Amino acid sequence: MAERLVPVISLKDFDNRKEEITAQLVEAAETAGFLTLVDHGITIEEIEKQFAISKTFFELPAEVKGKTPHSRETNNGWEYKAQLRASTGTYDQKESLWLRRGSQWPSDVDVPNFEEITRTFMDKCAGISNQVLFCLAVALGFPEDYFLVANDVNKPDCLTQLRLIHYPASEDSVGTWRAGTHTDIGCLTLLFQREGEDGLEICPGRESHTSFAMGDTFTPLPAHTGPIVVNIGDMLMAWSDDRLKSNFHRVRAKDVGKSPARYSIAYFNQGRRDFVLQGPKKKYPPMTVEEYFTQAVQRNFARQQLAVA
Ligand SMILES: O=C(O)CCC(=O)C(=O)O
Ligand SMILES: [Fe+2]
Repeated sequence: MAERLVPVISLKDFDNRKEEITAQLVEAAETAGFLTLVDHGITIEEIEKQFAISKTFFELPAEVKGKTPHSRETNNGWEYKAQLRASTGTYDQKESLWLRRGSQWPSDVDVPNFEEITRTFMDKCAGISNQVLFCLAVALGFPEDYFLVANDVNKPDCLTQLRLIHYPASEDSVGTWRAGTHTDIGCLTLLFQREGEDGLEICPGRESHTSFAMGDTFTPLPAHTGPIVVNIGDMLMAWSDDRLKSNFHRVRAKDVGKSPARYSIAYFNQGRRDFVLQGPKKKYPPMTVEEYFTQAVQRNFARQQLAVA
């Protein structure tokens, strides 16, 4: 079922297969808004290495993890069960570490080689993101490098982040969510999962990036080490005049019985703060990425009020 909904797309021999890959990516982006990438160039060993370093970090005592505390202003740093969801009115049952290239990083004293390994991993994620973004720009009628410039991680105003996530083992989780239903508000997300740590569910069928109506058919997407789950975020939905779909998803634990811990890693391409965003058909007025985020957060905040009312 999930395999039919979320196509597996190979990036093998990218330079010679760009047109074929573009057609596959666009088909998936216009429907499920989710796809799975294989032959992307990051090895299982490299992915496991990044998960291992993530686990080492999360196993540290809270006071050590708290040396890089989450800041509301920058959205970087470590948070513990602090994310309140508009959709559920409850806090996600997880902890996470948000990192930006220029942000404060855990020290090598606390987690040996954390920074070196993680920066290498982020660079690989940027390379894969650029391949996907190249194809989507061409398909939308933008210049080939349009989204690459808009998401250039070498520019100081780039908002792209890596998020290491840990959902602790739990029991009888009815009434709580590991990650409540949401869409990603950035541009394009790469998600890494580990074999056997299921829980991700997706719900296609959204018509506009400003709507909050979610359908009721969620499809589980089994976790595998290796393939990368890629999804469109609200920013890219807006940037494509709602042609590419940013769809709802969530992470659940078992209502009854034990759920093992789950680790995931998300790489969020979030654009450059000062880049001006507008779709080719100009469905929405032009705005900078910063203005877009301000509006998106305000919309979510209004929903938050509704959710807890
Ligand atoms: O952990 C996951 O699989 C999903 C994470 C997610 O959707 C997010 O952080 O936006
Ligand atoms: Fe998400």
